[in-house]
Amino acid sequence: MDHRLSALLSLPRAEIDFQLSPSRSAKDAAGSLNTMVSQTRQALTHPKLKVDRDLEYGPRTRQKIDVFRPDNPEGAALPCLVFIHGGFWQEGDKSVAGFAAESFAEMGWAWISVGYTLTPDVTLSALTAEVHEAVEYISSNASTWGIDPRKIVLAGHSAGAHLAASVVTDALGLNVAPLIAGAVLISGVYELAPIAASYVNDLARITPEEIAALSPLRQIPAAASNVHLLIGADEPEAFQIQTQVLQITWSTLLDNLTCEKAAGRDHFDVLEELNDPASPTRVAINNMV
Ligand SMILES: N[C@@H](CC(=O)c1ccccc1NC=O)C(=O)O
Repeated sequence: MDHRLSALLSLPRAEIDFQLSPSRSAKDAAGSLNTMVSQTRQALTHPKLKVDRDLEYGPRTRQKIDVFRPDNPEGAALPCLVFIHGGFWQEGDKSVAGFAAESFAEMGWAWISVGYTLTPDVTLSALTAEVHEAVEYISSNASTWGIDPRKIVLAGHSAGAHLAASVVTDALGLNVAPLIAGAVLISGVYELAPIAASYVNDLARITPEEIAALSPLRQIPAAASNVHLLIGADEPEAFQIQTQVLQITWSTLLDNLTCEKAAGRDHFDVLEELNDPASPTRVAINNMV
């Protein structure tokens, strides 16, 4: 483990718990999340968007996706951003996860938000399998929604970025990495040991075996992957370090790795970068398809 990450393990428990509670240092976490809920609700009922809601990709109640797409009469198949929400695998749902669907529709992209079962109702391994199944389901059904299966970009925030990174490394050996054109990893966690040593594990219950098998930093990303990292400059050090170490480690393994550190952004309002057509992150996403 990189020394910057192992240093997190020797922090006092209260300090690591504080840093891994980004709502406690963000400007207005509740406000940011409320805004995302309203943006999502607005997209779900937007007159200019076609929405297929609650499509089931697996047997559990939360295994559903929402597909948003712009009106595209006889147009070419659309590129699509697939978004995995955060919440340390134990909170949140896809009601926050359509926050940039309208903005992406304006540039001719479809958007899919992914629901998944939370811990401790399932293990982190089972949760990861759900997300990999969602990627397979989206890839094989893309053309029925007018989406080009070769132009699927997978994005995730925080714990969702961990899940998206697990697709890039094919953590479960399901060969899902080739199904995506690129991955956007936002404020994620890529080494699980410091997370398992915090309050997060009261519910996430990550085992030592899962730390080894499901930490993206302990695996190899598929060589041809396009990856973009995004982090807010105002996020806690425990998140900064995760992104820094992933950037350093994967830059030697991948040809197409880019990174945006957004000034003045915290763990939650950093997602507004996806709503800004001029942000380096939006430019990187466009370059992936
Ligand atoms: N319990 C955490 C919540 C949290 O970390 C979080 C909440 C919503 C979306 C992403 C989050 N972080 C990682 O997944 C906190 O206190 O900030």
